[in-house]
Amino acid sequence: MIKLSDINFRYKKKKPLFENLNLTLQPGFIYGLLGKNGAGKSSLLKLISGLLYADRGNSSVFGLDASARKPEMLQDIYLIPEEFNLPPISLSSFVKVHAVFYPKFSQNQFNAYMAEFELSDDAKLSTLSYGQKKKFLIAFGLATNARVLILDEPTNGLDIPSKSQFRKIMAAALDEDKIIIISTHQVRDLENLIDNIVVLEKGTIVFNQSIADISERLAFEYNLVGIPEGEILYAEELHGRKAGIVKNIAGVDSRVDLELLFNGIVKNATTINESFTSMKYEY
Ligand SMILES: Nc1ncnc2c1ncn2[C@@H]1O[C@H](COP(=O)(O)OP(=O)(O)OP(=O)(O)O)[C@@H](O)[C@H]1O
Repeated sequence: MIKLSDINFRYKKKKPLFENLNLTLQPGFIYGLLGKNGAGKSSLLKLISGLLYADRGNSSVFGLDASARKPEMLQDIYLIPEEFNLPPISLSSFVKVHAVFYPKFSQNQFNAYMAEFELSDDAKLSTLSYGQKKKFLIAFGLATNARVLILDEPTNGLDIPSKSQFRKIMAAALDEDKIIIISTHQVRDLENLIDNIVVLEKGTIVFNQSIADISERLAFEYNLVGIPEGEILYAEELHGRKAGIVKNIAGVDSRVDLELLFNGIVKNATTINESFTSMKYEY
């Protein structure tokens, strides 16, 4: 479990980013972390992985204090950042140097992921495209078998076939011990992949629900004509029609449209959250 308790954090000479932030993430789930530019997603991921220290509060990963960055914790967490610099060495040398820090690293799994992404490990990292580097890091990160895998904008730079490979690989990699956190603006890339959505807005968690509960409580409509005003929680223009989020009163689970949901939360999280008020959640 990852537990952020009463986190307070500010960058030097800036106003506070997180004030008394609480968040619990459970193993066995893939979390989608969404938020507008500057909402605090990368900073939150760094606090979880011990790359930033909270001014107050505590971040623990499977019971270990993240800020202590002890080997027991570091070997169980792998963060693929949005931006990275890789050394000008071959892929196989990178693996040789870095795999030793991850006792559960599996060369066989790494080879399988590399084959899936059509990468060869005799290439030099410096000769790979950005998308290929990203795929290499995803293959390496998964093969570490770290219990916590954090991916910041993983599908940036991935071509269309690679995005579906990514979804397939991530879904297969999840097991009941793992927590996978994916932060992205490419919400469509997360469809049919994530189990939970956490939305950050200016350093505050404004939404935190499972896809199962969302699909039970909300419905996503692409033509709101005829739907009573009182049932509409959010509306926007889409291809000349009004699309939006409505209360799910049919009692049938709906298909969650992440883009509409995100837009609705950004515009009016309070109204969307009211649909969940009868449920109890620990943020
Ligand atoms: N190293 C830093 N020093 C000072 N301020 C920073 C630093 N890194 C981020 N910030 C500020 O913290 C806030 C949150 O930034 P963060 O990168 O966590 O947001 P984000 O949600 O990941 O954004 P994006 O979607 O644009 O990547 C922003 O206002 C940003 O300017």
